[in-house]
Amino acid sequence: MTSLFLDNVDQHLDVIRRLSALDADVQRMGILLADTLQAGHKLLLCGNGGSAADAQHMASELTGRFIKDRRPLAAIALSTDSSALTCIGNDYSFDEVFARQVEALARPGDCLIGITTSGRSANVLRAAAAARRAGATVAGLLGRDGGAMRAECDAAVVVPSDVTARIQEAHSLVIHTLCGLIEQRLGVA
Ligand SMILES: O=C(CO)[C@@H](O)[C@H](O)[C@H](O)[C@H](O)COP(=O)(O)O
Ligand SMILES: [Zn+2]
Repeated sequence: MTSLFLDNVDQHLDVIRRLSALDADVQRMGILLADTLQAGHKLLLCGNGGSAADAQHMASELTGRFIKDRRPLAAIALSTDSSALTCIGNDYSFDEVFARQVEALARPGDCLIGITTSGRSANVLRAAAAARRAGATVAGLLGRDGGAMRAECDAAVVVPSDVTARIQEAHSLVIHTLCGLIEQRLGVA
């Protein structure tokens, strides 16, 4: 009898092993994020569904704690304010829910982290464009071929898989690594 769980474990391990090839991309993104925070700027994160959860997870590692006690670091997930999401979604469009928050909050030197497994979510793409207009940089945690988001990013990690769940699992590992790199580079780990 086949086991869905064992199949998923195999798929997961295969994707995770292939992440080794992305070491330089992860390092580059870690440096971008750490230098953004070191310079007194902030991180804005966004994504849909499971990636919304990833965005708030990463923000909490930074404002709260990851490994060591240290000063809180400036990071905010744009997917957590249900009033903003419903107001902007209702009065403008769902494609604008992150872009309008970016327009309101992003300042030159900040960094938008867009998390999208397809690289094609319109609201994340619009947030990236809004970040550029604000003078912020753009980092992307992506999957598949990176989609249209890849070209919008100063730093991108594109997980080599076509399965949304496996890409999200890999994003969790990358997110924890980025938090570790940030703490290392800021001299707090
Ligand atoms: O968590 C899952 C599937 O594992 C879903 O909630 C998934 O995140 C949603 O379908 C998202 O809308 C997918 O968006 P994206 O990753 O393509 O930007
Ligand atoms: Zn999921």
